[in-house]
Amino acid sequence: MANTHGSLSINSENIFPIIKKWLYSDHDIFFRELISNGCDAITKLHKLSLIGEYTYPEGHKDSVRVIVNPEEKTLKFIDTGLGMTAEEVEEYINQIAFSGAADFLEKYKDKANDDQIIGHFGLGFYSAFMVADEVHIDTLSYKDGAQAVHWECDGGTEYDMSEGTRTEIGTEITLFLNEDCLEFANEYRAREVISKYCSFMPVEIFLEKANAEQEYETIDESELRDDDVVVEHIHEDAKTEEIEKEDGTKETKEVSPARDRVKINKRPVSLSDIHPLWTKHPNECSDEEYKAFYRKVFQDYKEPLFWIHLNMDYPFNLKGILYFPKINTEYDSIEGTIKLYNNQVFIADNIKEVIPEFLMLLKGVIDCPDLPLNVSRSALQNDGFVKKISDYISKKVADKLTGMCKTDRETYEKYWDDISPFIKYGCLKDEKFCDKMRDYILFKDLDGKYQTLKDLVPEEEAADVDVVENPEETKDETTEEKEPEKTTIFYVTDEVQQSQYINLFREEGKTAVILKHNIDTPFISHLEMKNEKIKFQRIDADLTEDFVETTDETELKETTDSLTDIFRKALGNDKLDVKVEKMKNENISSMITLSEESRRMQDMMKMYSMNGMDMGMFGGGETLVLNANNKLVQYILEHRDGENVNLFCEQLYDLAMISHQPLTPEKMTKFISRSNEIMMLLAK
Ligand SMILES: Nc1ncnc2c1ncn2[C@@H]1O[C@H](COP(=O)(O)OP(=O)(O)OP(=O)(O)O)[C@@H](O)[C@H]1O
Repeated sequence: MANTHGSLSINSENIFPIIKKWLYSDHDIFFRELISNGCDAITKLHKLSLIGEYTYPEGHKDSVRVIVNPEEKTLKFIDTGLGMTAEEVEEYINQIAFSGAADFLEKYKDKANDDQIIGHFGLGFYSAFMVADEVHIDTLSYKDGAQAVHWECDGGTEYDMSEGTRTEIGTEITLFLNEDCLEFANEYRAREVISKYCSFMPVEIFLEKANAEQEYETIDESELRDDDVVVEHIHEDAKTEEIEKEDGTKETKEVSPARDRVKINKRPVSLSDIHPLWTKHPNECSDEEYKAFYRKVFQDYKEPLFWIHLNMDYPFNLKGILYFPKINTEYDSIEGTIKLYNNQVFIADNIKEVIPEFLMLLKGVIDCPDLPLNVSRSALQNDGFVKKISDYISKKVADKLTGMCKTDRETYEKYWDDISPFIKYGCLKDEKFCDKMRDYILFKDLDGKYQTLKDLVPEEEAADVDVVENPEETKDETTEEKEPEKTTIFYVTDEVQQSQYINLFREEGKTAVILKHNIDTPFISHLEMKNEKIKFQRIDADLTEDFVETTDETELKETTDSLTDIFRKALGNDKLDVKVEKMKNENISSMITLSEESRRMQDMMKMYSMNGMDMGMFGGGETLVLNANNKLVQYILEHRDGENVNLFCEQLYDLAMISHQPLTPEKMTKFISRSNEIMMLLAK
């Protein structure tokens, strides 16, 4: 082959500064590009051998080797792929998809600061110039009679090509690192980057350090493999020990048998797992494998709750495993990681354009070969195909959850408390997901029993509790004007604080559901919005008819007026709302109710005012309910000018308040000192 010297045909003075500056936001990505080129070349040779175009020599083993040489400041990538002929180097390397380069320049010339560009235009090989001043290629094609080629380029627009010396089929790329990038010749740094991008590439990847001292290991003869390099065979005699018996005599006992061992060159360990779990069929994977994979990939030693293995060929090719992590407390921030791969080549974490937002709370891997590997995020955003993938993943997750609820309700219930924040968040973020999950949302009641919406609203058959997609359209003429009758679902947010109300409920044989997570407030509002016939009400929002005797309106009017007057005076609050009821349970003296609407408004305000806004202005709206059947209340009414009436009033009010919400520090201090005062009175 004649030596050639030529110019890289790029329609620009010099593309390399551009590559260096803009092409990739992460400099270390050249590892991925060069290793995946090697993997591609190996896969191509495989295909050729399958169709009989090539026969592997005996003992052939596929690999990509990465050799770091900190002394010489070089990095080598050596693959056993199909190699290139001089013509191919000319075509694929010298003419680097030049239209691509030109396009690239055109498109990004004004975006010097756009570090969002993660893609490129068939320029993967040239990413080497992000870190190297000079790059060499030594390659030998699999083709009969092919000559080895040596190519070198120092990052200008010129290259040299000559006959090479390589004798094995495959390609060796040598990077002469520039001074700023010497870190990549460090073995540990290289290992870190390769693990990041190449942990699951479909070919074994070995990292070596040039001129490193040979390391050895000793194994049993029976474990010896054909590709081991034997240093020496070692026969170990049986080991014996002399022990003294009870009668004082001595006995020789064998402690380890004779063995044949072999000292071999330390076996290289691949940095890539070429058959990651997601590529297997779900039926072939054990729970232990799923857990081990989770630990390895996410370095999370808490066990995941459960996982969903996605495995589909249609309408797109997509595989992956999504794990629901265990959250320790409701205050733990939930932040997941979804790693995206293209044919086992890592693309990036958490690409929100591809992964439905709510699934970002999970941890998982998604491998989608149909996804463009090298495109910018902004391009992904407008890609209808990408949106479809996202919808599909979300649908699959809903299918898996609903399937589990139908066929393995016990397990579903077991996980419900932990996974419900994810699901509720999903319902808030994704309408379709919400519609699919609607009948599979569980509500735990006071007895720990799990119920669905359908169970809670029994008269309402499926059709009645149907989601109102568009209320305008679905209304028929007869119901047009009428507000639909609503079924109230009572709920508890704090079992300890609301225990007085819970007891009342229990006495009447009624139950309520427990909704104590932060997400529940927006979630129930969302359900009410989607479903005209249900209404959620915290159990202290109002006293339902079940707990009070029916009275006619005028009967309690006088009592109410007097008690209102007494309490307003005693508490020094002339705006206090007082309501008098004859409660069935005469032991209850006073309660506080706060309408559902006012409380939700206050909750919302609290959420928004976390950062220092004064909450005082949002308080209020509570009603003090006094029980006309209670002896103490009757006493107050009869002895309104009595000595300790003020004390009683204040104490009753605080007691009612405590079961409604925590007292402020000042009120708590007063409450305690007043309690002491009352006890002193009793002691007198
Ligand atoms: N190690 C290699 N062995 C054989 N051929 C290679 C090797 N590296 C690169 N090539 C050839 O050079 C071409 C250009 O490589 P480059 O990395 O620049 O882009 P690409 O691999 O085609 O695209 P992309 O990296 O975007 O997938 C490849 O398509 C391939 O034909």
